[in-house]
Amino acid sequence: MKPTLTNNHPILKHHTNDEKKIWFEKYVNPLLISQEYDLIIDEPIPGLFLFPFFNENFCKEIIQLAEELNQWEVDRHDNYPTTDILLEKLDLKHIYDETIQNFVTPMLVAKYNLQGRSWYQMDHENFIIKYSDTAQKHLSLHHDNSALTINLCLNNEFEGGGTYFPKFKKLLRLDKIGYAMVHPGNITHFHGARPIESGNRYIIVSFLKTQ
Ligand SMILES: O=C(O)CCC(=O)C(=O)O
Ligand SMILES: [Fe+2]
Repeated sequence: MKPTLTNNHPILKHHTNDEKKIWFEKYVNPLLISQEYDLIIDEPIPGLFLFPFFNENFCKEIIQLAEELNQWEVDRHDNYPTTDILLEKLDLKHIYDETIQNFVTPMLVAKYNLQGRSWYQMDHENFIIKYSDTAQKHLSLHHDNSALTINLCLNNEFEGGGTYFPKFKKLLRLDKIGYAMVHPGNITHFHGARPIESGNRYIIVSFLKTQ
């Protein structure tokens, strides 16, 4: 689905194979592309991996794009709905899926010792979430409808916020733009989003689902 956007965003140039290659080199962390995971990954709580995923340009451009479209939805999920836009609406689903498949899935297979082919054929539900002190400020504690969840930090111009994992008594307040954390979705890593106190907080969440 093509959005009706006024600007010619460079982030939307990803349709031919040559454009895709340039897009990956332009926005994705080169050490993720070269599979040098063990140099860049931290594990701040057991089973949760933190890694630099995209650069700041990607994060800035996708926030601009989402705000330009400005079609935030508030009721996509029956339980624990977020204020969000699906990446298909921004014409970014395909390239984001490929980025995860090419560069993140191999890391997940290695770090979690995942077995079998199904991990390479996951569906991804990718959406950009906005929290603000004038609209949705928090997300109550929950499990995700996913095997694994990736949560990418897009900005840091806000106070409060962060993802809280009560079992580990840990607030992960990602404020490094372009860093992502990945955690198991629906059994071990119960979590919620602490309220925003000021500003807007933008993240991209991907629910990775095995078929
Ligand atoms: O805002 C966050 O850090 C968490 C978001 C989340 O848990 C979700 O979208 O399922
Ligand atoms: Fe969640």
